[in-house]
Amino acid sequence: MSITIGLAGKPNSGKSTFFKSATMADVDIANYPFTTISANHGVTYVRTECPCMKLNQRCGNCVEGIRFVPVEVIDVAGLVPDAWKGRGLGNAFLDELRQAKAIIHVIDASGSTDIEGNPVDKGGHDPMDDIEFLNREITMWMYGILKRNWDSLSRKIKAENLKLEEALANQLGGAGVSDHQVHEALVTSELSRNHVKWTDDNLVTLCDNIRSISKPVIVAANKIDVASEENIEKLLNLDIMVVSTSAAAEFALKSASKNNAIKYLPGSDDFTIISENMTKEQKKGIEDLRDFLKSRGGTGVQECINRAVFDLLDMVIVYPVEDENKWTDKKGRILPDAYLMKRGSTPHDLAYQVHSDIGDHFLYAVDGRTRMRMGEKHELDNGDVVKIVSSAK
Ligand SMILES: Nc1nc2c(ncn2[C@@H]2O[C@H](COP(=O)(O)OP(=O)(O)OP(=O)(O)O)[C@@H](O)[C@H]2O)c(=O)[nH]1
Repeated sequence: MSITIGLAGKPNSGKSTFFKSATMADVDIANYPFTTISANHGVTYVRTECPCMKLNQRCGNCVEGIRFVPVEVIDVAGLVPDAWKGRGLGNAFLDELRQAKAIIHVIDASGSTDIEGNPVDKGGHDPMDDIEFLNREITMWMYGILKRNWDSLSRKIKAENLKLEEALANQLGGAGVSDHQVHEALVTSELSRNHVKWTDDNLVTLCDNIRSISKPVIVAANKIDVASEENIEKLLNLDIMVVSTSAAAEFALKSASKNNAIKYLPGSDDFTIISENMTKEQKKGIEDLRDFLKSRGGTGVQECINRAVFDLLDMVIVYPVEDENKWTDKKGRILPDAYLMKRGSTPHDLAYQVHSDIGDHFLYAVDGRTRMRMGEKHELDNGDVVKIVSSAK
């Protein structure tokens, strides 16, 4: 699977409900045999329009023209204040974030739980306080890793004339940070490259920038079904990426869909009832959900996953094919594969994603829509259908 998204949140924010609803197996939307890999690792999907809508037949890999492309998601348990100092699950929590390319931070927008997740009177806690707290935990975790061996690392960089970016990224290896990200953070921090002179505050600032570059966060302002409009508005107006969600509503809809009571596609603002023998109560519950969906335009869970991938990580979905006219592979399957690629990737990068041999022997690519050759520097766009020509055997 190409990317991993971490789900973080204080206890009682609804993180597990979000995880369960996002990774609930739905045989109708994808051919993946399992969606829950282990208790806290699962597969969820990005929703997009399938390019087969431009053909006069459906590809068989989408649901009525809506394509679901898998991404991995990890439910990272144990976010508590001072996790970075080893409180609660401590580093186990943070180590799991290592693989995450982006984080969905689930917060309780209703303000009915305090910073540790203990229930308080509804609205008694300001959810804005939760947002900063995750950032600080991650920053301080990175700082802890650097600070632990700072004196010897600092001496070594000087004595062996090591490249600063490389040495810091290596030290932060456990946090899943690249040289390039450290470089960007050094530039943003405006620190002198004379690291021997850095103060602790300088190190914290650097780690804060490394965090925001390497672990971008989208906030899921959860429990909007019970949150005050004032809270929701305040959160949505923040200068960061926020999506309002009801993980509980998504879970209820997915459950009803799994039980064949309704047909619901994640990310939709409506569903169809297919079961004929629902009780009066069930019908009422289902209609309440419909009203909720209509008023909010959806539960927000799918939107949150989509925005994490498309906006936060700036990715596009592209479709390699063997036949640029029919958009099929060797076996005649239409648009069999969908790849998530970073925006700015070229056809040659896609060739490497498909197979290293194809990448090594890449000759050129053809645009499946225009049937024209794509230039070497062509930036792949969302929805591109690409025929790769290579001399690989
Ligand atoms: N009203 C409402 N309740 C929700 C929503 N999402 C979750 N809940 C409820 O909030 C409580 C906590 O949800 P969990 O998913 O267990 O929360 P968590 O953050 O995983 O908590 P821990 O497992 O303790 O880490 C449960 O009672 C859920 O049913 C929501 O969107 N709306």
